[in-house]
Amino acid sequence: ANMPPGPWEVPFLGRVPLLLGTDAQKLREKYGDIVTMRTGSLRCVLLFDFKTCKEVLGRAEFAGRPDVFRDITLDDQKTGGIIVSQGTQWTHERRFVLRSLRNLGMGKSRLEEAIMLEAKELVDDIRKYEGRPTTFPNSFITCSLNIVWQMVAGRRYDINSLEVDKLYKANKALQDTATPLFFLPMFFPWMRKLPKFVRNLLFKERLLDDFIKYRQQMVNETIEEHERRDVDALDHAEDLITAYLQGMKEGGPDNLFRKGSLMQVIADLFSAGSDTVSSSLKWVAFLLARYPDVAERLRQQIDDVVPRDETVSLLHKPKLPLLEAFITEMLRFSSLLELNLQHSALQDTSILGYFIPKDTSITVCNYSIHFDPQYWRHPHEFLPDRFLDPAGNFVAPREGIFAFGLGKRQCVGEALARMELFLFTAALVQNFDIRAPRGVTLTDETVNRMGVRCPLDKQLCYVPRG
Ligand code: HEM
Repeated sequence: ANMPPGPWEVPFLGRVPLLLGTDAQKLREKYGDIVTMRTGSLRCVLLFDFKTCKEVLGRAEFAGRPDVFRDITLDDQKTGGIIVSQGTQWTHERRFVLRSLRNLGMGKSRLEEAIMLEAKELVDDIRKYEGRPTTFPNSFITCSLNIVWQMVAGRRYDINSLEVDKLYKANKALQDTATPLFFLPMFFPWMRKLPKFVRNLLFKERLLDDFIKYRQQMVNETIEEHERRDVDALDHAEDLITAYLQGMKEGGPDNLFRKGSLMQVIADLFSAGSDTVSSSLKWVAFLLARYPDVAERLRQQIDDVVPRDETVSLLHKPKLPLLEAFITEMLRFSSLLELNLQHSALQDTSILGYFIPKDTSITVCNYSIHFDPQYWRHPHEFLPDRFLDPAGNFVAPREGIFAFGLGKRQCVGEALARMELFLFTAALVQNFDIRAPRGVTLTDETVNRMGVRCPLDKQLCYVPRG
């Protein structure tokens, strides 16, 4: 009673889970700024209005995550990690990760040097294509992964690493094949009891198994390699895993540093830190090719400020307002996580006067916020200039942006991601003229890859600048 309005449901089954922001937006148009819908036994409330979303995600009672997330955790106790956990273990891991990222240089010059090194590797790798049409290069993934991996595990991968390639292929196979059917066992747990061949056929479970296996292998090897070292003799600040292992040794009987939780923290940072930035780089390359006039203005501004034989650094930021505006507009226009990660109500509560029972899943529709005409003029046009004042200075948006989430579970890697996006984008603009292949017209078509909204894999030419 008194739950928000919503569409009709098939008794017992509910509705097919939502994957696309555009589908959620259609519900908003019909039922308003707060909508309820159910899949299996999971009741979900969708939120669309920026101000309500900001207020709700700032409340502690909405800092939970639905149980369905814990299906694929690497933690034997199923309570660990940072993205999928909640309660005491989540508070512990979130504080630990934030502290570690800060200690390891998030927002500081040491990290900037590491990103600039990866940017150079990225440029050298892309040069190899000599301007021939190519799909988004794998080095987008490796360079993003290498930044977070140096902080987490103290090592980087070769830009053409076979290990990363193996994981990338398993991830891609999963993403290319996943349909809404794939998610059904999360909502109908009894489906897990179907015979294995039926699950493989219907839900492509084998691909998920492969992906989990590679991920687990990589996490295990990394932890074992750290355990072989004498962690007591190492500096706390060496990397995040070292600091965690020291925490495991130091604590008493109630110690929340646990190996199972560490495994899931590593897996969470691995995917949260690499998939997001590398998918954003796909958007950067695509938008530079799709809007050559914007690309040309960016190049001009960079060339005016930074000599061609010098690499762009964060010190140049105040003099490159168009680059900041381009990245901010990319974050809005791409709406990478078109539906934000689901939260869960930790107790019976209310939103806008509607009753919200405990365990209701709460989904903010980032896509609707980013294309909301209340906040954005011509929302479906890509206009970096909307973030420039008449004197050409960058003006950060105060409202209408939810790219990194807000509130209690706001992205912990935002500062790191922003540094990476600035330096990687600058390197791409400075070194390449990115264009559509001859005779090809680029469109704004997108594809949703396991919750991540990407431009359709398109061939682009990365023509080296003379
Ligand atoms: C363009 C890049 C990125 C985008 C767009 C992005 C976006 C997001 C969003 C929307 C959330 C969900 C917030 C919520 O639940 O309300 C999130 C959570 C998270 N992000 Fe990011 N992120 C990015 C990069 C990164 C990086 C580089 C890291 C690595 C340090 C990272 C680590 C995390 C973690 C650990 C969480 C879970 C926080 C929690 O549940 O308490 N992200 N991110």
